[in-house]
Amino acid sequence: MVKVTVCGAAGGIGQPLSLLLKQSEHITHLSLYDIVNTPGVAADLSHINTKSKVTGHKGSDQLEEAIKDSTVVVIPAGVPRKPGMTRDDLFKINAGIVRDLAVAAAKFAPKAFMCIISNPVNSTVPIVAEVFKQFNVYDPRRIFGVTTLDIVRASTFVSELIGTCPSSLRVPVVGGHSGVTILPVLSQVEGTEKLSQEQIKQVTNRIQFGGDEVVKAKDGAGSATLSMAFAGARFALNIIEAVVAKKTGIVECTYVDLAADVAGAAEVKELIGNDLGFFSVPVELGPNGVEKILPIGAINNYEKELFAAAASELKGNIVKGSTFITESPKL
Ligand SMILES: NC(=O)c1ccc[n+]([C@@H]2O[C@H](COP(=O)([O-])OP(=O)(O)OC[C@H]3O[C@@H](n4cnc5c(N)ncnc54)[C@H](O)[C@@H]3O)[C@@H](O)[C@H]2O)c1
Ligand SMILES: O=C(O)C[C@H](O)C(=O)O
Repeated sequence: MVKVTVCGAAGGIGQPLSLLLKQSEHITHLSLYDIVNTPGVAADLSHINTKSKVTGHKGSDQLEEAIKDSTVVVIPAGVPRKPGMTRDDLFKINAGIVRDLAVAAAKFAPKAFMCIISNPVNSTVPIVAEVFKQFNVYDPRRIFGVTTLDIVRASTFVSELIGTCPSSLRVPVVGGHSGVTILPVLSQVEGTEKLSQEQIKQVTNRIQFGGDEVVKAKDGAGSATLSMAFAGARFALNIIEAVVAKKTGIVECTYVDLAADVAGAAEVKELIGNDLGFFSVPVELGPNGVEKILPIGAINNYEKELFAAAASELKGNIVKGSTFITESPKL
């Protein structure tokens, strides 16, 4: 059985993400959880003639059956930004939502691969990690912050400038998932040597603040949903390819706990320092999730400045997420 549960399945991301997951022939059960509207979304998707059974679960009374024994749990639940807000402004509402979903996963699907989309990702992933630690089921190789949209955007924006095919251009984007914590490593991308330093700065800024571009354009109606569904499905399906289909050599940049006792973590810590517990890094996926953390590789002086500018915000975000659990009464 390959059960994938989407938490927040009736939302702007949740619905198109579930549609994309419904197309996978590896998934046998697509479980849709939300506090509203999942019966309708599930009925609709269930008419699509692909392999997976679709079930809808609404409200916290149905969370256990929704999440129980999931192979993969994808979490795009919570509120999105409006113009003028930072992702951190969402913490007040989303931290508690993500905590409660993590508690259910820790109890009823402790081996699930957890893909966290809800913002602020820099803090929500440490929340999930601390919840799993409290339930003694923590495996840092199985908990991922989904930063794939940053990579998708970087491929698009850089391709526009250097005239390459966006779907095959790979741009490493490391760090976190908010503004200056998003660190594109453009010096490693062939073709960017044609760009002036001014162009590099502009496209770096566009990648870092791509989310704001969408929030502004949607003018109060939310943030990126369709591009996020595309990115989230790519990430979740890559996990499934690695775990279920045992495909090797799949690499994605994703926000993980560098405490993961896997090859490569120490090398990354040498570059970024020891006090950043979580960082998005290129990860080779395998049957247990994080198989290997790949080196970030050489970065130039401009990128070193970006890394330095990211550190304090990212560290603050991580501590805020972790202490939300560790400094509250035991779950
Ligand atoms: N990681 C990324 O790159 C990225 C990209 C875009 C958006 N996001 C984030 O994803 C989240 C969702 O965005 P959206 O546009 O889909 O929002 P949305 O409001 O359209 O949908 C969110 C859904 O979550 C549901 N929900 C609320 N509380 C819940 C709970 N306790 N349990 C289960 N479901 C619950 C809502 O009912 C709603 O259906 C936001 O936090 C947004 O900032 C992250
Ligand atoms: O910008 C947002 O708030 C949503 C998301 O994190 C994004 O990058 O589009």
